[in-house]
Amino acid sequence: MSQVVFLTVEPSSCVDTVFKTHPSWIHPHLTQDIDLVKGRQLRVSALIPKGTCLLIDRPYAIIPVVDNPPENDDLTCSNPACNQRVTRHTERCPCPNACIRDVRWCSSSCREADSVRHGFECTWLKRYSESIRAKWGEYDFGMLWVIVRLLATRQGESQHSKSISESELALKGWKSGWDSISLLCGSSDTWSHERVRSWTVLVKKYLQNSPILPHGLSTDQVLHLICQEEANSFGLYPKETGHFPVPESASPRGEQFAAAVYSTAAMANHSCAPNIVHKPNDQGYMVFTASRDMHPGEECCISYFDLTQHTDLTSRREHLQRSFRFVCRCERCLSDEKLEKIEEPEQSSSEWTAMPMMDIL
Ligand SMILES: C[S@@+](CC[C@H](N)C(=O)[O-])C[C@H]1O[C@@H](n2cnc3c(N)ncnc32)[C@H](O)[C@@H]1O
Repeated sequence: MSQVVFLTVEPSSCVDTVFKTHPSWIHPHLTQDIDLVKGRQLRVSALIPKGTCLLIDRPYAIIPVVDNPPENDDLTCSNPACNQRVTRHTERCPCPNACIRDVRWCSSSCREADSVRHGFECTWLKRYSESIRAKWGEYDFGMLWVIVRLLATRQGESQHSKSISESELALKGWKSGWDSISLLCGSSDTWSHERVRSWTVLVKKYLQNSPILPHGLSTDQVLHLICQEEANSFGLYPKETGHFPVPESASPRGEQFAAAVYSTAAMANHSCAPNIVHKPNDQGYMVFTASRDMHPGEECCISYFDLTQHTDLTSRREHLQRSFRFVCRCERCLSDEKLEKIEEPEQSSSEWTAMPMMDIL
C-alpha cells in the first residue's frame, strides 16, 4: 500500500485541500466489472493476501449523526478536509451565524478554511433545520442535509480542475467527483410510490433551486439524487463491519456517529459472507481491508449491515429488503436457500387439502 499523507490545512487553501491533496487511494489490483443481476461491482485482478488495504475512499459528503451534540463526544469537525472527532473536551468553534449545534469545527483555522463550503449550507440550515426536524423527524433531516452537502461539494468542485492523482485514476477508468456521483445506482422505480411522493414533497418544500440553495438542478434531478443517496450512503460506526464467520466473542459495531456518500466504496455489493471489512478512518475516509486471501477474478463484497445482528436467512432477507430494497443473491443466501428447500418436507396436494379438514375434526 502506498503511504497516504494527510496534510495540515492552511486556511486559504481549503478548497484546494479538499479537492486536490486528499484523493482517494485505490489498490492497483482492484478493478470494476458489471454483474447482470447486481449491477456494478468490484473485483480483484490478482492474489490479494488477507489484511491488504484495498481502498481508502474520500467522502463526497458527510454529516455527523449524534444525539444532543453539545454533550456528545462523537461530533466531527465540519471541515471536510479534517472530519476529525471533536469531543466535549476539545475546542469546538461554533458557526458565527449560529446555524445549528451539529455544525462545529475543531479550530478557528478549520472554520476559516471551511467558510466557502459552509456558506453554501448555512442559510439553508438556519432557515429549515428546526422545522424539518420537528415535522419530518431526524432521519429525513439527515437525508436532506446529506443532499445539501453533496450539492455543496459539487458547487466547490465546479471551480477546480482535477488533481493529478484523480487524472491518473481516470486513465484507469475510475471516475471521481460529481461524474462518479452521477453513476451511483438508484432510481425512483426502486422505492414505493408513497416514499417517492413524500420525497417529492420534501424536494419541493426544501431543496428547490433558490437564492437559499443555488444549485441549478431541476426538481426531478434532486429527486433522483435522493434515490441514489438512499441506495448508496454509508452509516459510519466506530468498529469494523463485516468479519465473517462472525467470531463468537463479536460485539455489535457500536453507535453510528456519521453518514456519508463515497463514490468508489459505493460500488461494493453486499454479501452475507463478505471478504472485505470496512471502517471509517479518523478523517471519515472509508477503508476496505481484505478479511481473507482473495483470488484473481473474485468479487469484493462488504456487508451492508452488522452481521452480529441478523444471522439467519429470514432475518437477513427481511432486513435487506426493508432497509436496502433488494433480494440478496450472495452465495451464502443462495446456499442457505437451497438447504431450507431440502429441509422443508415436500407437501403433496392431498396433504394441503387435508389440513383444513383437520381443523374441522
Ligand atoms: C451500493 S450499490 C452497490 C453497487 C451497485 N451494484 C451499482 O451498480 O452501482 C447497492 C445496490 O447493488 C445491488 N446489490 C448489492 N448487493 C447485492 C446482492 N448481494 N444481491 C443483489 N443485489 C445486490 C442492489 O441493487 C443494491 O441496491
